[in-house]
Amino acid sequence: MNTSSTSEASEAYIALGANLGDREATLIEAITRLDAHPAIKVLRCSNLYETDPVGYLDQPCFVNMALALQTTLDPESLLSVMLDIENGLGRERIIRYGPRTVDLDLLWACGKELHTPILTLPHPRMMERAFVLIPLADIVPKEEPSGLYERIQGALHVIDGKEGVRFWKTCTWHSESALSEN
Ligand SMILES: Nc1ncnc2c1ncn2[C@@H]1O[C@H](COP(=O)(O)OP(=O)(O)OP(=O)(O)O)[C@@H](O)[C@H]1O
Ligand SMILES: Nc1nc2c(c(=O)[nH]1)N=C(CO)CN2
Repeated sequence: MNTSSTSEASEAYIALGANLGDREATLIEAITRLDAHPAIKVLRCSNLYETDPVGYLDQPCFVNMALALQTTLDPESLLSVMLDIENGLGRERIIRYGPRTVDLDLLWACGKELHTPILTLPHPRMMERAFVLIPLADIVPKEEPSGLYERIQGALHVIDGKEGVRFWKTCTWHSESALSEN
C-alpha cells in the first residue's frame, strides 16, 4: 500500500468501537497495530465505555473508546492504515451500522475539512454520537488549538444523556516503545 508522509507531525483523533468477539482484546490489538506503524504514535487513550447500539438496534452492546495520535501521514493515508487494521482484525461489512469486530473512524485532524470519495472530515456523524463524544472528551485538552474541545462540550449539551453510555474500564494499553525507553 502507498502511504504518503508529510514532513510535519500533527495530531489526529480517532474513535474505536467493537461489539463482536473479545471486544477489549481486539481494541487493544488495534491500538498496538496503530502505534507499531512507523509514522504513527499513540499519544492518549480514553477510558473504555460500554454503549447501547445506535442506528441498528438488534445487536450486542459495543465497547467504545477514542485515541489521540501524532502522525506524519496525511489524513487519507492514515485512513488507509486504519482500514487495513480493521480488515486484519476480521471486520466484515454486512449490515449498515451493524455488528463488527472492530471499527476505526477518523474523527478530526487539526480541524481540517475534507470531502473526498473515501474520506469526510470532520467525521460527519461524530457530533451526534454520545458513544463517540464521551470517550473523546476524556482526551481532548481544553486548549486544543482548532476548537475541538468547545465543539464537543456544545454537542454533548444537546445530546444530554439520550444514549446509553456507561463507563466500563480504564484503558490498560501502554506503548511498547515507551516501556523499552524506561
Ligand atoms: N472520517 C471518516 N472515518 C472513517 N471512514 C470514513 C470517513 N469518511 C468517510 N469514510 C468512509 O466510510 C466508509 C465506510 O466506513 P464504515 O463501514 O466503517 O462505516 P460505519 O462505521 O458502518 O458507519 P459510520 O461511518 O457512520 O461510523 C469507509 O470505507 C471510508 O472510506
Ligand atoms: N453504541 C454504538 N452504536 C453504534 C456504533 C458504535 O460504535 N457504538 N457504531 C455504529 C456504526 O458506526 C453504529 N452504532
